Amino acid sequence: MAGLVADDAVLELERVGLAIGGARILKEVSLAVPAGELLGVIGPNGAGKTTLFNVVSGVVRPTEGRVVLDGRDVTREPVHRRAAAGLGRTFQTSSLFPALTVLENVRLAAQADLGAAASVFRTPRPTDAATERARDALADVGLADAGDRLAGGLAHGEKRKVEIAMLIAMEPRVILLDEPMAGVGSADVPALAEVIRGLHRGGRTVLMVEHHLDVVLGLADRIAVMHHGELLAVDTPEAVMANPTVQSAYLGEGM
Ligand SMILES: Nc1ncnc2c1ncn2[C@@H]1O[C@H](COP(=O)(O)OP(=O)(O)OP(=O)(O)O)[C@@H](O)[C@H]1O
Repeated sequence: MAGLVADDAVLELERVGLAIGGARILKEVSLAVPAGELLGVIGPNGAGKTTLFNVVSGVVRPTEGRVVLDGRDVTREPVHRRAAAGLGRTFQTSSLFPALTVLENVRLAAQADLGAAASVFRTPRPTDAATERARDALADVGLADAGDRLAGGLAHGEKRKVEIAMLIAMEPRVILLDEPMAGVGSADVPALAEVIRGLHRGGRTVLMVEHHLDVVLGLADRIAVMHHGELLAVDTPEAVMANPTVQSAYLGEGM
């Protein structure tokens, strides 16, 4: 298992636990993610994968342990502070503004990072820097020509790509992808997997919860296996799939 302290770790979890009522949702999860790694997070339904992402991104505060981002303890920091510190996340449901164009959506993300937060009353004036970042990010996900389309009219797989472009435009240190393939038609899965591979090739650190095992095993450097709130194993895809404890955890539960 990964050690508690790694010199090149951009994200570390140290004995993270979460108890809600009498239930222990996460139990002593320790993990160090080195810069540039793509870590797949798998496990049966209810294993605690989304909760783990919630703890990392600050949506939920753990009852035990520490979350360390770039060497800084962020355990008590709220979501927006962690985002500002370089933590980017997609959710299982779409977070796009459907009535805005693709470029406008991505530009808002760039502007947020560049310090011009949108308000309910006023959309900040687009700057050249934000527009350039948004165009670059759209090119990165293969949607350079889609900038003028309305986000609401996109196919599901395209929406996922735009969400990833929004993350890229915010230049995060660590990216959390929560089931990026959810709801995406099987014909669109390979193209989306390529976009995620591209994120990784660009040197970004990515954690990805994904039920499509073939996809995650094909993309990840290492796989973390969750089961009943515990981290069963963290290893290469081959070693994890050959691990008897992992195999028995999945038996009868489905993947
Ligand atoms: N706020 C909460 N209060 C009580 N129980 C919770 C809460 N949040 C999560 N749980 C429970 O914690 C467990 C882990 O849930 P979580 O959604 O993290 O699992 P998961 O591995 O992401 O599952 P799935 O693959 O189905 O999305 C589940 O049993 C869930 O019911």
